[in-house]
Amino acid sequence: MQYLHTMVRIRDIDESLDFYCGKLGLKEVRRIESEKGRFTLIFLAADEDEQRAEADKAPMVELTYNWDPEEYQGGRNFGHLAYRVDDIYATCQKLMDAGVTINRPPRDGYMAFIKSPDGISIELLQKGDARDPAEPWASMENTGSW
Ligand SMILES: C[C@@H](O)C(=O)SC[C@H](NC(=O)CC[C@H](N)C(=O)O)C(=O)NCC(=O)O
Ligand code: NI
Repeated sequence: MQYLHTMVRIRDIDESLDFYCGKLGLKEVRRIESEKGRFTLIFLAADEDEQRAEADKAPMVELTYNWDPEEYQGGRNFGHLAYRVDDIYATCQKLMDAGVTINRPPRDGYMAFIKSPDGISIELLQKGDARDPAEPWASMENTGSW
């Protein structure tokens, strides 16, 4: 068995692509429009996974946009999407400069959390060992749960 993707439903394509691609740096690998089903599917891969994802050999996020507006409630059982980054501080700084709230700052030099425009939680983990504590991260308020 092979893990293929995680699907999340989105409210707005432009808003979501600005966040996932423009800010988080994911790459659009495939898009499926269904006139019959009245929905659009957009498959996104992390930049390091892009080539393998094109051959369905790397996990992706599948954004589902229903053309007819729906309210997406609940979903507390869904946790988060997780990505490994080369430099947690540089990544969070770039996201913060682009207007993304760092809900859980990388005070430990290792883990940070942000949220998508639809409130999907995204975990960012430092590749390898934790970075040394550094400002402003060490003293930033943590609006996340831990
Ligand atoms: C392409 C493959 O990866 C899919 O996931 S298609 C699955 C299919 N998706 C839809 O019908 C999208 C529109 C639908 N209104 C929805 O919001 O899901 C499907 O069976 N979806 C049901 C589900 O629970 O995922
Ligand atoms: Ni799917």
